[in-house]
Amino acid sequence: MVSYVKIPSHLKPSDPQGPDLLTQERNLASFDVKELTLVLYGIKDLERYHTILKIIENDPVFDKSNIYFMGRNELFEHAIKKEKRLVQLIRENKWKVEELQFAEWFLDMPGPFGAHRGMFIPTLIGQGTKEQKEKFLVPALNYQIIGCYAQTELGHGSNVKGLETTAIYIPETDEFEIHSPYLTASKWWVGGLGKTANHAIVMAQLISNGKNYGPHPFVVQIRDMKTHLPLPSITIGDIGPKFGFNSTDNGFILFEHVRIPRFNMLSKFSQIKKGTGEYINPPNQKLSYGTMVLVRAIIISGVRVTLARAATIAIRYSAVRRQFIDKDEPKKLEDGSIVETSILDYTMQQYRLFPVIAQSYACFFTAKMMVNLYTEYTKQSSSGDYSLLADLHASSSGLKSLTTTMAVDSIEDCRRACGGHGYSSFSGFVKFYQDYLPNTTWEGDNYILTHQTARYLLKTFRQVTSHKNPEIYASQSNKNPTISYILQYLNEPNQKCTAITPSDFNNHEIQLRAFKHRVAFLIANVVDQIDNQKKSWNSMLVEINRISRAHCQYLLVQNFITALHQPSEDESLRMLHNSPALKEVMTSICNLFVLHTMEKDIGDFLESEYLTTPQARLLRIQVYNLLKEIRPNAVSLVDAFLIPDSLLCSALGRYDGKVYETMIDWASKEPLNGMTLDFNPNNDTFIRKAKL
Ligand SMILES: CCCCCCCCCC/C=C\CCCCCCCC(=O)SCCNC(=O)CCNC(=O)[C@H](O)C(C)(C)COP(=O)(O)OP(=O)(O)OC[C@H]1O[C@@H](n2cnc3c(N)ncnc32)[C@H](O)[C@@H]1OP(=O)(O)O
Ligand SMILES: Cc1cc2nc3c(=O)[nH]c(=O)nc-3n(C[C@H](O)[C@H](O)[C@H](O)COP(=O)(O)OP(=O)(O)OC[C@H]3O[C@@H](n4cnc5c(N)ncnc54)[C@H](O)[C@@H]3O)c2cc1C
Repeated sequence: MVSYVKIPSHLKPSDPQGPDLLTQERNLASFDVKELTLVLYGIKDLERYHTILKIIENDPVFDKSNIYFMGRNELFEHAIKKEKRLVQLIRENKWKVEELQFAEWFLDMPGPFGAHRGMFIPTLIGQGTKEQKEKFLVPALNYQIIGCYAQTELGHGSNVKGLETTAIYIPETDEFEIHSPYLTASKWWVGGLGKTANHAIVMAQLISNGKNYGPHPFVVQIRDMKTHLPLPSITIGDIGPKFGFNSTDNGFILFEHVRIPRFNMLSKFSQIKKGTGEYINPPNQKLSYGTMVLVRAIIISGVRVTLARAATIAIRYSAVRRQFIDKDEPKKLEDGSIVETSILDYTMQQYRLFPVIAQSYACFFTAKMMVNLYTEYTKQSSSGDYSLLADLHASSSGLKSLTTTMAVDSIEDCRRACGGHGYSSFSGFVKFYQDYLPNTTWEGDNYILTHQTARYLLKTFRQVTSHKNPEIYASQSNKNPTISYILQYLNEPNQKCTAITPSDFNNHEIQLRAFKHRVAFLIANVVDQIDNQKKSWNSMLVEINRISRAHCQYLLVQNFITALHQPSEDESLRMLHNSPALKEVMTSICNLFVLHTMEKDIGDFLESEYLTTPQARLLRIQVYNLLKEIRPNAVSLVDAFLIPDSLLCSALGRYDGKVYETMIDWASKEPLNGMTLDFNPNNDTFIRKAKL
């Protein structure tokens, strides 16, 4: 890239230790960073990581040096080139999903094929019959057809049952007629639809013999395979500029009595019989919502690296950035000279940032739980057993909501912790935040999803309490955390915390009991208000949100603590258990996650009277103690995430700490610096001409 401004060469570094600050931080670590990285990735994935990163970083098509200067059209063109090159690489290197996921992560460029890979293909895999897979999945996997997932409409997104697009079965021709009766039935927001896709999975109300069977998925060809023009009776467009995600063509589509063969209704679970139009029921009514469950689980798995990325930038920058001389504890160099304090040494900065590191590690262990649960469900459902679906739906909904909300809040906290430079695109936060933000809305608005989790919790509570002998459920409490804490609460509703010193709060048993008691207390309270005081669902929505949040926080806490203590077959966990240094630092991080989470929601713990006010003060002191304990390891803890500079795309968070040099280098490349843009105050005109 061209530099438009020549930087003077006389400048000396103002900070004599500047370049070495991160090295000094790294020397403080109490553990082996490479060992922790291995725990996070596992041997196989770490090899994959390096192989894929090398390919991506060396490919000129993926060069991101201009990325912060691109407008919408350039971004979209860049994304198209990226997609095409990615497909070539997939073919050349025979990449599978595992490799592709690394490539997509490193590329960090939401593109028009995202919904094809993330929604269209998984829906065909999950809901298509063998014949349908042959017809649609095989060409989709080969990129001969490009698909999107058209569910949301202009008028309805959250309320899937309220969708207005219809698919009416026509027995005479053995076809469905896809139709958008109202403007509000226009499919809207659909990723890849605006300019790219030639096929769509359309969620539409299935109507046969005049009866509505609810939303079902249909494969519809939407553009001509040669001309790429919309097919007759189909209107398509891009929905326009957005808060972020502008490298993707989110689109709208309207259908005017479009006919498709009966074959195109995805029929693994429910079918329409030829001629008679008879509806064959699915084994579970909600199986047509299956893609949403999968993608929610994938989103939860992705949160840990999102938090890791935000924390890496903010922690490294805070170590390099110095501001003010601390009057009580001035920082002295070896030669006795006094220098300004690194902002990472300010306790307020630690209090804002270290919990983000802890959240990332917490999400790592819960992602493992989510993957295990999803795998178990897939195994069972392949033999017709869908009994895990309710659990899976409840935990994936609530955790998607809690963890993505946590992620967007933390990205913004980290950005602000970088002061003014955090507001520059060069911080690496701006596009990152904009592109990540829809995770709180898509695949279910984060507030709506908590209703689903709460429904499940209330139902379980009622089931257990209405039984004459609730202990009958004890055998399930090992596998089902909800039953476990409900039983504990019923046995001892007035349980009290036994901590008498700050360090007592490091006791994992005390921590678990606190979270179990709090969530059961909150659920019992909501059940009482709805069942006995006859409160409406709507009037309880704030409490509904609270119990989903409390339950999912408990899951995060429980998964972290279990990972530290329980013997496991899992390769990563075994490495962790075998290294006392790693176990020690992970225990501090776990304690910080648990106690900081408690402190933030202290009202719940006080209200349930598990904690007293003096204990709340002790807890806060222990949070401060943990910040001090973690401080020497802060930079190494984020280094262990191994987020490459090419992904961070940040002047502030780069591994070598050369913040200021990069800021001015990137600023010199701002195209505005290549123009003369003068304002002539005498006649109120702007004069703009290219410099060269
Ligand atoms: C080889 C190549 C592979 C490549 C792979 C690459 C991988 C790449 C990864 C990419 C990852 C991510 C990409 C992300 C791209 C995302 C783009 C965004 C796309 C979208 O946003 S699509 C649109 C999403 N829309 C929504 O999520 C809508 C949200 N609304 C709903 O889900 C529902 O309307 C609802 C809120 C759940 C309510 O539903 P409904 O009114 O029908 O149900 P009730 O509340 O009355 O409940 C009835 C009953 O049903 C249970 N239930 C509800 N939903 C489900 C479900 N999904 N599963 C199971 N059970 C469900 C509910 O609990 C009730 O049960 P009960 O009666 O209480 O027992
Ligand atoms: C970048 C992006 C990409 C997307 N890609 C796709 C795609 O590829 N395919 C696709 O089909 N969709 C896609 N979507 C759409 C997305 O899935 C929906 O926007 C999302 O499900 C939310 O639905 P909604 O917009 O109807 O929100 P609404 O339901 O209108 O929500 C608005 C507000 O009302 C509140 N609210 C609504 N109902 C209730 C209630 N019952 N109780 C309490 N509060 C309530 C919500 O909490 C929210 O705050 C995408 C969206 C974005 C932003």
